[in-house]
Amino acid sequence: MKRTILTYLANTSIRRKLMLLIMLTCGLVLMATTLIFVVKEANDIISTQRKDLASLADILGKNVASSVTFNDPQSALDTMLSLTVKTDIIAAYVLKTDATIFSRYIASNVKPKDLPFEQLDRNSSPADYQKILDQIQLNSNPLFQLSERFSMVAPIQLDGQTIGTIVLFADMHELKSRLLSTILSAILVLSLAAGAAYLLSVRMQTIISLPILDLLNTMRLVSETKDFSLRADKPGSDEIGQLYDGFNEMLQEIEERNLVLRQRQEHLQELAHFDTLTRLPNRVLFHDRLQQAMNLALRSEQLIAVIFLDLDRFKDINDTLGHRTGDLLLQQVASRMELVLRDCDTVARLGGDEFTIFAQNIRSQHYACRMAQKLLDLFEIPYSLDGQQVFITCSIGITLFPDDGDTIDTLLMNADIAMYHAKADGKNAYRLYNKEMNQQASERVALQADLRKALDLHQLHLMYQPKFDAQTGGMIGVEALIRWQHPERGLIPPARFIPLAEESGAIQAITEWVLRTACKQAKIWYETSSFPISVAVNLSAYSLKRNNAPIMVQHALKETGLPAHLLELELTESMLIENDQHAEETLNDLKQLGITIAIDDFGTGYSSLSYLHRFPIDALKIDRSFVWNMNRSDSDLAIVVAIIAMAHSLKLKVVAEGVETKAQLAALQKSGCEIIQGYLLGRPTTAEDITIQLKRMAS
Ligand SMILES: Nc1nc2c(ncn2[C@@H]2O[C@H](COP(=O)(O)O[C@H]3[C@@H](O)[C@H](n4cnc5c(=O)[nH]c(N)nc54)O[C@@H]3COP(=O)(O)O)[C@@H](O)[C@H]2O)c(=O)[nH]1
Repeated sequence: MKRTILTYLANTSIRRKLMLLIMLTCGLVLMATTLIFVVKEANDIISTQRKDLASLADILGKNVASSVTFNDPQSALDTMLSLTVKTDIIAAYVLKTDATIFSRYIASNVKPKDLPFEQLDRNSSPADYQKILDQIQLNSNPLFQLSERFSMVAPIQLDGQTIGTIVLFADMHELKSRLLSTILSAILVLSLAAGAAYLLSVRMQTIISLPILDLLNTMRLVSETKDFSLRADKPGSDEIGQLYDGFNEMLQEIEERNLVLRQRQEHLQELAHFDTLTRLPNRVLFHDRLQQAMNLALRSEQLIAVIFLDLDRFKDINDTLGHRTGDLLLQQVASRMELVLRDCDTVARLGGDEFTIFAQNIRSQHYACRMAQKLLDLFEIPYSLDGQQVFITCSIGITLFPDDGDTIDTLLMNADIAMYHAKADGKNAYRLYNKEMNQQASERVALQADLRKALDLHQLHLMYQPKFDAQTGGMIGVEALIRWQHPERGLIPPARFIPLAEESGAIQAITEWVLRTACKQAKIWYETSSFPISVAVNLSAYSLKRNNAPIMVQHALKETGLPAHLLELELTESMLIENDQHAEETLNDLKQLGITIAIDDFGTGYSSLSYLHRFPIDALKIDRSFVWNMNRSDSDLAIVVAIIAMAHSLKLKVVAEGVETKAQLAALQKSGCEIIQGYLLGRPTTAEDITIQLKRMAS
């Protein structure tokens, strides 16, 4: 029961609770007040009746005293007959001192048998009368006054002597009806007061419940709308007001936390979709946007151009000018690209120096090419990086959706392949993707995979092409030339696989192997032949850039024991120009080891010859294109003569490569060229064959 009440109270509304509280309090107070009032009123009525009866008994006692003295019952009755006017008196008895009846008065409307003395008969003794009198006296105690009759017993005295007793019986009906009307009035007042209390409680409870309900409504609104900027209007500064303050402070805190969370989410969103360096969309966002554009283009039958842009020689900038400058360059490239692209185009940075662009609603291939040209033009103006003017170019590949592919991966791969072709064709160019490129690309990927295993599988070997003294005709050295004997594809020339090795990084291991093998072979010739010949090894641009060429050479010399002056390194002009400062340091380090350095393919690359006296160079190898044409073109002859003269003035030796005819040999000899290399005097051959030639020279 108690639990049910407690559960009801816990679950009932605060309005009802407050009303119950007020009603209960008011009800208890009213009931207690009414009860006190009724009890007091009843007591007043009874005590008034008692007093009245006591004084009536006293008067009657005095009036009948003489009648008792003179033993005149009739006179006593006459006196008592005056009671007929008092309707509430139903009987009066004058008793003698032994309690027997001296005289009696019984109202006409009363049955005598209902009165206690009348139940005695003639044979009753005075003791019986005394017993009834005692009983009446006992019942006249106020506690028993609410019975049918009310009685009063008083002594009859004369000169201080008790000569008898007077007993009065009064009817209680009138008294009871007075009491009843008092109780009814009290109940009426109680009901009215309860009604008033109810009405009052309905209004009073709102003082507490309304602000709480308002707060509850605001809470619900906040919870439904998730609008934490809402505030509850504080009704006052009592405890409920403080509750409002607490609630509003909590909302304020949630709002501030939400703001921080939103900012963090936006930041994360930004990180997830934008490149932090350039602020361009990243791969994820690019994919997303391109997919949407592809869906739209399919419905509207439009073309999309997907462009892959890669900076040429960006790694050199990073290596020589530092990563900070590289980052600056990427930022500036990104800004320039955004300037030339339309709002509906997207440019993204995939990472490193690779950018992708897609342009929607392309009318034709021609339009995509114009766009690529615009991008190439962006690189004509030098970039100003930390006060330095830097020239850089880029290579671009273009592919079209849906003509060339229908998935993002295919399109990006195609654009990458086309870009690779632009690079392979000399860089600073754009190429449109075609299906043949794909085949070449897959072949390239397959070759690269095979190349990684070629060394371990002993598929690589060296050939040696002899170099001859132009005047004596004696062999003075050899150039080590790598060959790849592919198990399925046959002999693969270095011109085909060296660029792949450079691209994949495999060139590092290959160069180490070539150096070691060539030095080892040269050491054998050095020890076995009476003619000391040098060995020339081609150094790739990659090895020069990696700055580990001096260490590699030092290891090879140490490992094989070849005297350093018998090792020559051949480098191309472009390798030196592109790396300038860095190349100068590396060449100086190499030179310190005691080796010689030759510039390969001289005359094809750069017009500036200033680098010649800055670098520690020993020889120039005139490019075979000049040698081939020197007997047919005066200008080529003039170039060859000029190169030889310049080299001599710089105290450099001159090697002529690609000498195929006697006429070329004669012209070179006449021009003062010291060393001859070419098919005329010796093709690339095996080490054994060189050994035989050396032996032949000795005999
Ligand atoms: N980084 C490395 N590069 C290397 C290595 N081995 C070779 N190479 C480079 O590959 C390019 C092609 O070389 P290859 O196919 O070996 O051709 C060489 C000669 O066979 C060819 N040659 C020599 N004489 C003649 C001639 O009279 N006619 C003619 N048509 N060709 C001739 O020239 C190539 C050597 O040229 P060069 O190096 O400029 O002296 C080539 O660029 C090699 O450098 C290697 O191990 N590492």
